[in-house]
Amino acid sequence: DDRGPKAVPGPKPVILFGNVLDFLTSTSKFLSKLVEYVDTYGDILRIHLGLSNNLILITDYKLTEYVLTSTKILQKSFIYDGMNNWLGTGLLLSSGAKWKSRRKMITPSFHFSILNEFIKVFNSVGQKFIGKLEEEVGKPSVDVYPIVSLGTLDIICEAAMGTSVNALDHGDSEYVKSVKAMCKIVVERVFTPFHKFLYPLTPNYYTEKKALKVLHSYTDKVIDERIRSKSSKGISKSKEDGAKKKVAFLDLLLESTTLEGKGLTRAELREEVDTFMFEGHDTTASAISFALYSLANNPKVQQTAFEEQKMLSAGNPPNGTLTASDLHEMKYLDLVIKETLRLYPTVPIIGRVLNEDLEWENYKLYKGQALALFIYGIQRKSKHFPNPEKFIPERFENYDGAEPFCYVPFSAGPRNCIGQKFAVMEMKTTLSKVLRNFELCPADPEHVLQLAPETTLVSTIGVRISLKKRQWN
Ligand code: HEM
Repeated sequence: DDRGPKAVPGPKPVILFGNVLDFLTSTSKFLSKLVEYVDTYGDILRIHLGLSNNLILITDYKLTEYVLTSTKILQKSFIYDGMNNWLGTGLLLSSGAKWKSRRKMITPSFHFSILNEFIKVFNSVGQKFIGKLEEEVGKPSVDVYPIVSLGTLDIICEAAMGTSVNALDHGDSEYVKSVKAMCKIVVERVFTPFHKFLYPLTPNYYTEKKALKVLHSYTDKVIDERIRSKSSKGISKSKEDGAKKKVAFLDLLLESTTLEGKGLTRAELREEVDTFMFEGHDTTASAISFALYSLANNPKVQQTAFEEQKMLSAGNPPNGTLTASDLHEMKYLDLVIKETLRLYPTVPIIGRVLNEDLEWENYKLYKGQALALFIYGIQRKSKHFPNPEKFIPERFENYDGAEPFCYVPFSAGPRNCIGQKFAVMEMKTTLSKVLRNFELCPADPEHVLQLAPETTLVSTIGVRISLKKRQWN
């Protein structure tokens, strides 16, 4: 229904189905299909999804900048619908006045003065994680993703929620499995025709119901545990600690629930905990796993990263506690992380809804139009990143950021990632410890990633490497 002066180009829709027939395959074919669309139809294209939905897929620099910097195009689109029953209208999905007031309320709980406290947790869980990897030394092929996920779950629970769940100790987590199940369903629902009407008749509907039970009872337990330990230890004496002391995430929410009149209800509390538990562990699990894979398969990069660790650890044993200033000194590791998030953006696509009609070049787009910023495509353009498929951390060495919107792994603008600093410090601590303890090698047999946008970026066949113990001296 392009009423504009020029129709937005795109693959020809089939009656009733639109373009979803292209996506009735494994999710591991989705990214290459979308890249093929971009190569064929350009940086602004339209995809039809079933009867009623369509979205504009964007890899255009200027339009990406326009959308991300807008203070008005802040509402999320239908591509997030599959998450509604799980995350409610927590910070990721909310909009309007609710989003604004929550964002303001939660921002201080990720202030850098608190991040220093978090580093203690990154260290202690990181050390446990090293212990788990030690059990895998010498095996020809190890999928690191499940182990990393347990570690990042332990970190978010202990750092932001003040509760230990000891997922690494248990070696398995129903919660993590249910997160992965939900993330896959969310994407499959986007690319299914008639997804609103027929969904209750599909197997996914029942899988979702089961997953939601696990997810919500888990977060309920985390909240109850914190309330119990606060009341028994009297932790909530923030005034005695000095009015300026910043309070970590869950405590901040709990304290606000006691403020008369503007407190959060239990349901509102849980939707934020659900949101941060998910966003806070699944994203970093993906990023750390792909970083390990990239280091294992790029020995020169790994050697340079290791030399830096060796230099910085002079006089310290490989498992010494890392401080904020140690992390700050890890300049090369920082480049490795940047390059990992360029090639493997944890959040490969983000969505918005146009809040008003927009004339863009020769196109006219209407209020309510769903937009999808294709971050994976944006960050693999050879125009901005020569040899885009290659893992070259040095490319960020003299990166001047003159065109900041060609690299947006944490999004940008008012709805950017609130956990960015937390994520980078967590990644640095973990990767530093791994580099000091192990030499990472490619898996045998050779492992080629099967990337799939299952809400976050995953590899459908795991992220496999092998590990050797590092010899010091
Ligand atoms: C490598 C790790 C991470 C990456 C690449 C990442 C990326 C992103 C991106 C691209 C967005 C925008 C999503 C959208 O517009 O739909 C976002 C939002 C968000 N992220 Fe992250 N994230 C990471 C880690 C974290 C962590 C550790 C936390 C929490 C501790 C977190 C919490 C959030 C929240 C709550 C939002 C929604 C913010 C809002 O809408 O106001 N993220 N993240």
